[in-house]
Amino acid sequence: MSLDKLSSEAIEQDLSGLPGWTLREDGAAISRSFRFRNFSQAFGFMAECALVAERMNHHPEWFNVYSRVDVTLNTHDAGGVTEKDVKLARAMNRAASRGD
Ligand SMILES: C[C@H](O)[C@H](O)[C@H]1CNC2=NC(N)=NC(=O)C2=N1
Repeated sequence: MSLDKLSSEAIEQDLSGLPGWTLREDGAAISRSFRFRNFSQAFGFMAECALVAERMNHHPEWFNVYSRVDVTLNTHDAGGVTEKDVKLARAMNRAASRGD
């Protein structure tokens, strides 16, 4: 997978298929805030995503308080958003919808 930074146009294109995700105003990351029914659901989501991230060797920056998980994704090695961020965001949306 290419580790090249995506153009903002390419990111916007990818975001159109990623409900809830937005491009940070500096254009260097994508983020989404997830809401769950309770802490157990939120933590279960994080546990599932942690295993995906480890398999991808691509890790989120995230914050959790109770039923909320705020996620920011970018590729440190590229200094911006790459296909790896889009792939992990897609996996996170799938994990979050599994709990619905
Ligand atoms: C050494 C290790 O493979 C690298 O630091 C990996 C780990 N996880 C990573 N996660 C993210 N989000 N960006 C990276 O560039 C990255 N690089």
